[in-house]
Amino acid sequence: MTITQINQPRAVTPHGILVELLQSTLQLAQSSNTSAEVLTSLQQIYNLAAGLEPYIGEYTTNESQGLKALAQKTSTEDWSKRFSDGETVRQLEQEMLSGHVEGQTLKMFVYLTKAKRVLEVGMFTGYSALAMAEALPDDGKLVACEVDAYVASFAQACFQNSPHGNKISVEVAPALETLRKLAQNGESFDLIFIDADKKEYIEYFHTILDSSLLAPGGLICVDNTLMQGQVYLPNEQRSVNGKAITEFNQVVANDSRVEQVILPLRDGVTLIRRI
Ligand SMILES: C[S@@+](CC[C@H](N)C(=O)[O-])C[C@H]1O[C@@H](n2cnc3c(N)ncnc32)[C@H](O)[C@@H]1O
Repeated sequence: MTITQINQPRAVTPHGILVELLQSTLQLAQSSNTSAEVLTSLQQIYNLAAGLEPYIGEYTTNESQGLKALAQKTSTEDWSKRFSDGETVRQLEQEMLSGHVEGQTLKMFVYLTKAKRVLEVGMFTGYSALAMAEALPDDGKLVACEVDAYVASFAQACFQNSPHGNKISVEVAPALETLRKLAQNGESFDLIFIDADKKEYIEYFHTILDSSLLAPGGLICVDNTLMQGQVYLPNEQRSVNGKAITEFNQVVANDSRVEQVILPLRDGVTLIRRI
């Protein structure tokens, strides 16, 4: 019998990190001289926080077989080895995959907006691309930008096992190059999902808004806009990506062409529409 090794992803969302911190605080309190009252209170706080994500997952429509297989294949890949062997251009990790609840949310947005053309900026192994493609009509199209050729073929192999995979075309190049090419060709999209290099988010946003890439009435969804909580934590606690996202959120908030809302979904998803 073959045993498939599934590595547990580490916490990469504000909520996931909060649950881990609460767990270690509770353990610390249990092993020290803490009053029963404080212990009971900490246990209640932990239960409330730790139950949220599993509950949402359980009561959200199950992912398709194609998505499940793709997520499993992603979690069993040795991404560190792929990088040290020079097969990927940068260190990728399974935590990059958006997953069940975010995938189902994006799928819902595609249905709600009746999108026929979707653009994804940053595809990785293709989870969000395939989730959105599943909601597209038969003549719908999703263009996915991905800079890494290894991960692009990994995703394309997974798409072949899905009846919706043929709606996806992959552009292997730096996303800004692809965005400029698509804009020059006069292409436009009903929904654009941004999830590539955090340091380039502002440029993606400006390239999209300064061109016709976003169709009239179109929706932009942007991932990781809470960046593990770093955007509201003190500046000293921000990584390079944390600083980039803090600046991005400010740029969007100051742009009078759009209105937006940050949803506390996974690592934060901002919805933006042109006014
Ligand atoms: C967070 S992952 C995308 C996850 C995917 N959207 C999902 O939900 O499963 C980011 C991806 O963007 C790609 N990427 C990073 N910089 C890029 C760039 N400048 N142009 C295109 N892709 C880029 C990375 O190689 C990586 O695969």
